[in-house]
Amino acid sequence: VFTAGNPKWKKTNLTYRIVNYTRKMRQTDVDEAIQKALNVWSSVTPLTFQKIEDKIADIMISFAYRDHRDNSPFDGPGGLLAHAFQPGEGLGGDVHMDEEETWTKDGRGYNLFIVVAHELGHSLGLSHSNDPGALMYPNYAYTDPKEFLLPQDDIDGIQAIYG
Ligand SMILES: O=C1CC=C(NS(=O)(=O)c2ccc(-c3ccccc3)cc2)CC1=O
Ligand SMILES: [Ca+2]
Ligand SMILES: [Zn+2]
Ligand SMILES: [Zn+2]
Repeated sequence: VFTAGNPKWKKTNLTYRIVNYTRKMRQTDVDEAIQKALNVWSSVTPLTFQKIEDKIADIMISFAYRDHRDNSPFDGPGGLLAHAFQPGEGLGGDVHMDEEETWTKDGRGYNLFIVVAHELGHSLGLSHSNDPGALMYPNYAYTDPKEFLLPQDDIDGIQAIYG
């Protein structure tokens, strides 16, 4: 879904679009979770994110079902949760969530804010961290969004790219 190499966005004013919504959450809760996840990264870099409602945004965020034509089909409940593409044209930067997961704004199922924040790390050019406390660690771990603070490992990682 995303390969090595150190791609980065050549501009700091990025656009994003929430292409569709999951039936599992209220739309305002989805908007809020995504806005909060974007703020995690914009608060420690010169990056800005402008929400657009139609046409093509740099970061297209969508909920997808099974085979959704990017050679990385989802697999139903459990297993794969989401994936993101490294910075670039077209699919580059895009974030896909598996529609069949239990997406929530709390600790049940998978917390949308945390997963989107992790995937956006990939959309911005970060790969996985081996620091178990990092947001970019490969395994999902729930943190109350109200208490979430971006770990230093992730701050170092993103500032190494967008300083
Ligand atoms: O590129 C990929 C594609 C699929 C992956 N596996 S996953 O979909 O089960 C997944 C696992 C954990 C996370 C995650 C890690 C830390 C915080 C939040 C989510 C996100 C996706 C992990 C991944 O990074
Ligand atoms: Ca799945
Ligand atoms: Zn996909
Ligand atoms: Zn990941």
